[in-house]
Amino acid sequence: MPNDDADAAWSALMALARRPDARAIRPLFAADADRAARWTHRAGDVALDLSRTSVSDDVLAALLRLARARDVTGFRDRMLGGGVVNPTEGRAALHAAQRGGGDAAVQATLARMQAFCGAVHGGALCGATGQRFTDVVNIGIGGSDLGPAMVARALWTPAAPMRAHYLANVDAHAWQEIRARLDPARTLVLVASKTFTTQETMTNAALVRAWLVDALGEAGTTHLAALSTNLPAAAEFGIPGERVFGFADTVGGRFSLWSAIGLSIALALGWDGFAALLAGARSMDEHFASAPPESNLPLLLALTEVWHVNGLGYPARAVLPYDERLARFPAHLQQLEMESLGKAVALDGGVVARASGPVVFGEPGTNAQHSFMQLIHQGPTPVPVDFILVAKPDHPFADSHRKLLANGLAQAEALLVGKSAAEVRAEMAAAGADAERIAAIAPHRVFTGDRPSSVIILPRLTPGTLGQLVALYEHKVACLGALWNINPFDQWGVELGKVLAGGTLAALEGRAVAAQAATAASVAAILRLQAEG
Ligand SMILES: O=P(O)(O)OC[C@H]1O[C@H](O)[C@H](O)[C@@H](O)[C@@H]1O
Repeated sequence: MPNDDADAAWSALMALARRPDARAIRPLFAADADRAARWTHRAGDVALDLSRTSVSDDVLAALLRLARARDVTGFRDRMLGGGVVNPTEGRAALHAAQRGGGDAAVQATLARMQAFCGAVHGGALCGATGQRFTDVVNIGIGGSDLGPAMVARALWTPAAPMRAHYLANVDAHAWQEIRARLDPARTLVLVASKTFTTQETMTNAALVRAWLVDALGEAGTTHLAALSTNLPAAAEFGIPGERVFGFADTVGGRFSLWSAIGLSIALALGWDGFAALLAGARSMDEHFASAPPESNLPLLLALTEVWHVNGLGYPARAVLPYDERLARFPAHLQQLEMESLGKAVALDGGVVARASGPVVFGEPGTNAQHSFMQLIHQGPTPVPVDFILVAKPDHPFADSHRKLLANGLAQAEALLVGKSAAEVRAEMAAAGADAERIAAIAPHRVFTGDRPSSVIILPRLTPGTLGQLVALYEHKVACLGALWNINPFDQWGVELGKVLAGGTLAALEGRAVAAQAATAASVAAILRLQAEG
């Protein structure tokens, strides 16, 4: 459907982006002593500082005009109200409802999950030999792995009730590595799959079930539970109804950690931790639903991305948590953002008129500084960065933590202020370099500056603050879907490879010849190497 207002808003935005100073950030600080404060927005425990971007007052006004023209708040209200916002699959997107609002089915599932955790932790539910469960293995991939694995990695401490292990890859090296740490008699196994048909997960589930039965006999199968929307398939796999935790197909995989898919989190951290995670996310939902656009954190994060991707043509973004516990947070966002927004077809079936979801990648700081940050500082195309800092650590080593935070803030500052050729030359001269060396080396040591970053500061990493952080990014993704007129809740792009894998498997088993020439050649090369023994 033509949207003249949106076209006009896009034109106005792109006109601002064509101004020669559109990328400049330093002059915005020079012109406004209050910029850092004025561009820092808060919701609950999250402080989002957008001052180190070239979003100025007039750019923000143009972005907010676009948000109005694209009716982002209408989309938000339809999503939170249970409307069909995923039209290609004819579904609502009800992940926020899983966080324990008023929905009776959600409350019933949460109550069952809580009772199960209580029984496992209290020893009422034990393994086949009567021993208590000390370890839980979550078998799942994509959204049935990344969210729970990220949260458990972030919040687990040695005082937690159980250890959690995440088996995703069909590469059985992964299972071998995890298996070495486990005693089958004390291991609970969750088969986590929305569809209960995913090849990798079902293959791993069969391996792990065989391991349980080998060690414990048929009684070993009582260690299995299932998290799925496909109750018949879970039953067919041999998991009785009382150990199947369902959820609705209106919860997308990458948004599913809040549903039964989060059971490994609750088992590993304890129910109170999981409940606090949900409550944190709920508080971000409330902010998203009610804060005005100009102070609405998810919307502001989305609009900043539009400026970077569409206005300035930056095709990637890095996520750098300066907190080792958030090591898997970039991986979670990779799926959340790229599976949601990596689309070139608009909702009306036409071609998306402009760039959409950027490449998202990241690593914890400071490690990232010693690997890919070179490109972000001096590569030809700026890469906006999200820095995530946590003010107070949960360890007693204050000096280490100060160094960690100092590095994070220094990276953001280096990207912003840069270092001019004149500065480099003066510095080299002061250090005694001769004119010839200065001329040769100085260009290599220049930093352009004016490279954007967003800085998010949390007071502490807790279930509550992590819940807020994850929900912030989820709602940012929803806003971008509305702004770009794409469906952020489907993922048709993962299908073709899955289907073709059936044919390549037949070729590798020697049952067929691959039709595509390069695939056939690769299969032949692998079969030759395997035959050499
Ligand atoms: O939970 P499952 O049905 O096993 O799906 C696991 C994952 O695989 C799919 O291919 C999708 O790309 C993901 O969105 C999903 O999370």
